[in-house]
Amino acid sequence: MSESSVDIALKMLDPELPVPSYAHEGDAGADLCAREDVTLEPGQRALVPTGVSLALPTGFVGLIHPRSGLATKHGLTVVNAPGTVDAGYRGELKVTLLNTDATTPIVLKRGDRIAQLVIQRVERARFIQVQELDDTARGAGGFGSTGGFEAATTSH
Ligand SMILES: O=c1ccn([C@H]2C[C@H](O)[C@@H](COP(=O)(O)OP(=O)(O)OP(=O)(O)O)O2)c(=O)[nH]1
Ligand SMILES: [Mg+2]
Repeated sequence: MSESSVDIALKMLDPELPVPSYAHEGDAGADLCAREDVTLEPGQRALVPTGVSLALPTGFVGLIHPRSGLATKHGLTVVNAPGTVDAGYRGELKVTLLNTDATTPIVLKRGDRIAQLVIQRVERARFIQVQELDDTARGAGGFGSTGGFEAATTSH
């Protein structure tokens, strides 16, 4: 199966770090590495530089997602997941990591793969202000209007 791809200019601020790349054909995320060592105490967050800057074409966005293995094994997540990289941004990509573990520090070394970058096409909206919106089956129902877990039900 052939994949569609787009050329995106990328600048490495630290030439010794690996260029983001996809581990397998079909992968959506290219791993980003830490440019510096960082230790996150339990509950601590830190803004971690990746050494990568991009020139995304207009109509694209970069989304910085957590890596599932690090999340599951160590409780490492991205606070603002997915981080939004605007097409016009030319600065260094940085990742706001959070150690959600209650007891164990997370020790990251320069070059460790800390997050993954997903490139997507995006639409820009023209927001048309109106007085009334059209009716739908959902209407204003949300925030659990269709039900939830049994365990989440409070019994009185
Ligand atoms: O995880 C992230 C999120 C954002 N950015 C960069 C790229 C993005 O284009 C810029 C601004 O991000 P965002 O709009 O989310 O932050 P803001 O707090 O709204 O800042 P600004 O006022 O500069 O838009 O910061 C990152 O490097 N990593
Ligand atoms: Mg913003």
